[in-house]
Order: sequence, then structure tokens, then C-alpha cells
Amino acid sequence: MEKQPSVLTSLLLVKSRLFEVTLNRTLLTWKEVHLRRKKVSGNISNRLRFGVHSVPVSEIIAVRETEVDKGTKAEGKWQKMTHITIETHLCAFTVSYVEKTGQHRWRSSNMTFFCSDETVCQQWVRTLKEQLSLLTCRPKHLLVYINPYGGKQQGKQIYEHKVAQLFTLASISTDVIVTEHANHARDHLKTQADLRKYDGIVCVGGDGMFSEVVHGLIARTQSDSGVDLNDSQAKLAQCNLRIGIIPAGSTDCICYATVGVNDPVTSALHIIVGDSQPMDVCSVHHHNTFLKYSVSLLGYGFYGDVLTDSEKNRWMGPARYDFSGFKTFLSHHYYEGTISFLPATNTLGSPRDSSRCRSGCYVCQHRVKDISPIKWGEGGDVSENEFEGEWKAIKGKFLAINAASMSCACPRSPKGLSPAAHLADGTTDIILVRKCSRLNFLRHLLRHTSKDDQFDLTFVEVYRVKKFKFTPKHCDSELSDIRDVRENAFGQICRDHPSCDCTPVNSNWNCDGEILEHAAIEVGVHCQLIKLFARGIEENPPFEEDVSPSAV
Ligand SMILES: CCCCCCCCCCCCC/C=C/[C@@H](O)[C@H](COP(=O)(O)O)NC(=O)CCCCC
Ligand SMILES: Nc1ncnc2c1ncn2[C@@H]1O[C@H](COP(=O)(O)OP(=O)(O)O)[C@@H](O)[C@H]1O
Ligand SMILES: [Ca+2]
Repeated sequence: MEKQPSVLTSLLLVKSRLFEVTLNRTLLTWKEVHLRRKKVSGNISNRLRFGVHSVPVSEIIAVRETEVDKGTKAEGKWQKMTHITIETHLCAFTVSYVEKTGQHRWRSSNMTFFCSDETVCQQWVRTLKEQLSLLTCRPKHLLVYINPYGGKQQGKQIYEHKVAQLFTLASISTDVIVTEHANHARDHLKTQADLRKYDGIVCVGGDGMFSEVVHGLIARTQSDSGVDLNDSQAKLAQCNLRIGIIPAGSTDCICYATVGVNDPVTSALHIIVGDSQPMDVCSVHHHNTFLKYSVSLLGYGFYGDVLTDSEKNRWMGPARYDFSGFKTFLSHHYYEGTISFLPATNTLGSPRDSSRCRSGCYVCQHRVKDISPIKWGEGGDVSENEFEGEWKAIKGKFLAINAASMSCACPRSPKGLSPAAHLADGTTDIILVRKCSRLNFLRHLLRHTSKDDQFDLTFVEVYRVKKFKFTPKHCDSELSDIRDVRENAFGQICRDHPSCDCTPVNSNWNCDGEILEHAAIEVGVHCQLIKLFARGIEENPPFEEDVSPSAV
């Protein structure tokens, strides 16, 4: 391979040790140099190299000149090492950069380089700043929404103590809004925010807060483009502003599945370096009325019931999901209905693949370019659509119907509900868990937390689809209030349930942590509708090469 031309090379001191520091178009490298005892020449061949450390320019956060106290240890060291006995006044500059500390976690590190020549020092600072200014993907102005109420109610503190100073270091200016009520961020984005001022939006909170921001941004983009949200067949206009998530919620699945960890500092650094990750969005309609968008999980049955129950126990914080999960597991309700779907035929992946959606994913880059206008197949057996392929319909009794548009990996389930799902391939994975024994359902749930294949069970089916529709056995139209209608052991509708041993006929859809008003829904995937400040999960995050100077 051709050697890249170097932009700058100097011998500089780092922590009283001599380093050869090189900057080319893409990398800043510093290599420790041990001078031979009888050293005279500055020729590189006369030096022994030890610690080597490289940082991509794209992962440098900032550079600044640093004050050096006269008569520092470094000055004496410089004279000793370079055998220069004339009076030297060291000057220095500090580079702040991203350090990858393992398990997808990033930290901000500083390295201060000392040199004896002020002009050289200034040249380094100028050149590094010039290089950084060429990185046009980096945001300069951000609009930040903080949910003080999500997760353990630490959103404000997390932003102030862990994120704000990093944005300042990277010269990012912010307008910060601490939300005062649910949907504050959504409505502000929809109608008020002057989006021309910003290079991105940041939400501090959980999946629900992210969902608010997504709804506000999509609604605003569609209204600016004259697209009718209620038209389930409409092709939606792409949102250009990227969204950053500072995780401060209860599940943080979207952050975890796009970054690999739910860590506020890591997410702040992904925003600073200007990462970009496209993401699919499902639109959810009920008979041509828009309900919601979903980017992670649409879950009916188990996950819908967990969410409905957990809302009563919000005071428990994230633990409410464990409590309600246990209760819902014990209740073991199944629900009847028909799921019809349009299988994804000309895409590259399958939900049973052993490969995963990772940074720079090949499958997402080679996704089918567009989705044609949504045409809804009949809810009956099988119907033919000459343009899009064949709709399929499955009628049955289900403990859970999940549509995962991404893996839905989160700390509770590190590989997620559909480990091979893709962030940006224009499809969603439907997972059907048919009525089975409690023990079998437990086996399925436990596989979310282990390495075993959660689909390799006779009562579990998985399909990769572009569109789907769910019709509950008891349609919303025939029931005045679906939340209050139950069925007795003989399959008869019962409205007097407190006195009998009956079960609810319908569940609720859990749509990224929000409860939908209707059980009958039509869903279409909009490929790469939004972009996040993320890069997808890195396969083998590079670790420090050799020994880092800080460790020497
Ligand atoms: C017996 C062991 C069972 C373990 C099963 C664990 C499976 C967990 C998978 C969770 C997938 C979560 C998908 C994402 C859902 C979120 O959108 C939603 C809202 O999040 P937030 O706004 O941050 O509160 N979270 C949930 O619905 C929680 C589901 C938890 C179920 C136990
Ligand atoms: N200031 C606020 N007061 C009450 N609710 C809010 C506020 N700001 C946002 N919300 C709502 O809080 C809900 C949960 O937020 P989220 O950040 O996802 O936390 P969690 O992960 O704990 O559910 C969301 O539905 C969001 O609309
Ligand atoms: Ca997808």
C-alpha cells in the first residue's frame, strides 16, 4: 500500500519521555523514542522505538495550547534528553481524543505534548485545528431535550455532570430544554423549534423520550413536505437532522442497539465526532388513522401486558419492568387474532442468520432502495399482490406477537429479541409465540438472556417482513372499550369480570414503550427514515496498540 504523506513530524516530550509525533491526513501517532547512550545524530535509525499510540483524526475531540510553568520537570528532562544545555522554555499543547476502553465504552483522554520551540507548538495547534475544521459531519449547534422524569430521574444530573463539559470542550453550543410534561419535546419540535439553527437534536432520557423526539421530527418534516400522516400509503420524507441519545431511561434499548452500550459519556462522544447511523421507522395506522411510529419493538401480548401493568408502578423506576414481567409471566394470557404480512423477499438477510448488523453493515447498505406505496393485503388466508409479492396470513392463539425493527438488544437482553435484525434494511422481524405451557414460555424468555437460539422452539416462528397487519379476534369496532372486555372459559364475552374467572380478550400494543389505543393495526416499514448520532455496534472495537504512553 502507498505510504500516506505526513503533514507534520516532530520530536516532542510526553510525560518527560521523548516521542516522535506524526500527523498525517487521518492519524495522529506518537511513538516513544529511546536514544542510544552515545547519541549524537537525530537520525531515526539511531533510536529504539517502544510505545506506539495512534488516534484517528476523526476521533480527536479538541486541541488547545497549554500553559507550562517555567522550570518544570519537563524542561530539565528536555535538556537532559536532547543534550541541549541552552536555556529552553517549553511550550505545550493538549489533544483531547476518544479512548476506547472496551465493551464499546468510550472515554475522553488528554495527551499533552511539550516542545522547546513556540513556533513548532503553534504550528501543531494550527494544523490540528485545520484538520478538525475539515470534518464537516461534526455538529456545532445542538438542541437538547432533557426528560427529568425518566429512568431513575437522573436525566438533568447526567447531562450536567457527564455531557455538558464534553460539548463545551468540543466547541458545541447548545440550547437546552428541560421538559415540563409528557409530549413537551414532541410538540416543541412539531411546531415551535427553529430547526434551521441546529445540526442535530439530543434527547436525554429513555426509549419513550427518544420516541417523542422522533414523532416531533417526523411530523415536522412531513408537514414541511406536505405529506399527510394519516395516509398509510404515503411515502414519508426523510429527516435530515440527526438525533443523539444520552441514555437516562429504564430500558435504553435504542441507544444500546445502536452503540453497543448505554453509557452517557460514550453517546456524547459519538455525537461530538459526528457519527451517523440511518434507521428504519415503522408507521402504525388504525384504519387510515395515524397512531404512532416505532423504531424498536411493537409487542402485543406479553410485552404489551408488561408495559400496561408497569405504568402503574412507575415509582419503582426501571425495576417496574422486572416486577410486571414476573406478574405477566404468571398470568400467562394468550390472545387470538390474525396476523397478515408481506414477507421481505429481495433483501439479503434472514432472521435466523448467524451474522449480526454491525458498523458499516453490508445488508443495510445493500437494502432494497425504496418501499412502494403500502397496499394492505386481505386479512384472510392468502392473497396475491402482483407488485409486491404474496401476503401471508396466520390465525391463532398467541402469548406474544413481537415486531422487532432492530435487534432490541438492551442490558436485560444483550443480544435482543431478534439478534439478526437490521437497523436500516427496511424490514421488521415478526416473532410469533404461540400458546404453549408456562414452562415452554419460560424457556423462550430465558433464551433472550443466553446464547441459545430463541427461535429454535416448535411454538416460535419468525418472519422478516416489510408490512404487516393485525386483526384481533374481537375487533375494536364491535367493542365499546377493548380494555375492559373479557372472555369467560367458554369463549363468551363477559363484561362483569370482577365476579368471574375471565381473561381480557385483547392485549395492548407496546409501541417503543408507549401503549397504543387500538389492537387492530396496520404497519409499514420506512427504510432509513431517520438518522442517529451513532455508528452501529463495532465488531471488534480496536484497542490501544502496544503500550499507551499513559501506561508506560
Ligand atoms: C425470565 C427472564 C426473562 C427475561 C426477558 C428479558 C427480555 C427483555 C427484552 C426487552 C426488549 C425491550 C425492547 C424495548 C422496549 C422499550 O421500548 C420499552 C420502553 O423503554 P423505556 O422507555 O426506556 O422505559 N421497554 C419495555 O417495554 C420493557 C420490557 C421489559 C420486559 C421485561
Ligand atoms: N417532564 C416530564 N414529565 C412527565 N413525563 C415526561 C416528561 N418529559 C417526558 N415525559 C414522558 O416520560 C415518559 C418516559 O420517558 P423515558 O425518558 O423514556 O423514561 P423511561 O425509560 O423511564 O420510560 C415518556 O413517555 C415521555 O413522554
Ligand atoms: Ca430493520
